[in-house]
Amino acid sequence: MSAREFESLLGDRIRLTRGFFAPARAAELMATLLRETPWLAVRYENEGRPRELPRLTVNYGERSYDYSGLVFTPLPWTPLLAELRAQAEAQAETRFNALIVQLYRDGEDAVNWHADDSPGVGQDPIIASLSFGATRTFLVRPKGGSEPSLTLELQAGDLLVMRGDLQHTHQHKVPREPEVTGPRINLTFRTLSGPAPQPAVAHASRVVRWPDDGDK
Ligand SMILES: O=C(O)CCC(=O)C(=O)O
Ligand SMILES: [Fe+2]
Repeated sequence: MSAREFESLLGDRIRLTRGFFAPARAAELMATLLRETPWLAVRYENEGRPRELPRLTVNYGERSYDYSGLVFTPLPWTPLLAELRAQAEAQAETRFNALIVQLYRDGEDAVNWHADDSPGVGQDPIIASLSFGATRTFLVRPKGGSEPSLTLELQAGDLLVMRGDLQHTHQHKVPREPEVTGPRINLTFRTLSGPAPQPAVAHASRVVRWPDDGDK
């Protein structure tokens, strides 16, 4: 299967396929994922203080995964997520065995500067990211730099693939955008190998029906 047309950025280490899913399909996937995902609010402690990740997160796949210093136990693939994985694999030209599904409930939810460089993802990971729902800004900056070198507006149906040594040289971020009122779902597919991570930080998570009981 040949890859769909994409925009090549940062020395071909980011490939952006706009409209990988057509608007109607992207909207349908947003609604289904919003409804069917058992959203988790992740609580953890930082220097003795209780914290909660500013987004809802669920892991799928065959292996536990450490992320932001937390270790997540994955759920088994659903038929829909396995189908999306196959489509992402065809475009990224690799195989994936892990998925993080994240819900940014509105523009107050975000992910801070980081690189996807957990030991489990290997030396030069290929990571495929699918976006649904509200358009959000995705920033990339060189490690050690403060100014973004790339600013993308990720729209519903877009597929972004990171590859090569990008996770060693750069960090990325989805900033808070208080003016955004709608939810966004992001799926990142990864390939994990090596020993399973051990929990580093004690945490307790809770399942959230969103938006039904988001405040409880
Ligand atoms: O939501 C996004 O577009 C990026 C998410 C991300 O960077 C991650 O899950 O590691
Ligand atoms: Fe990331």
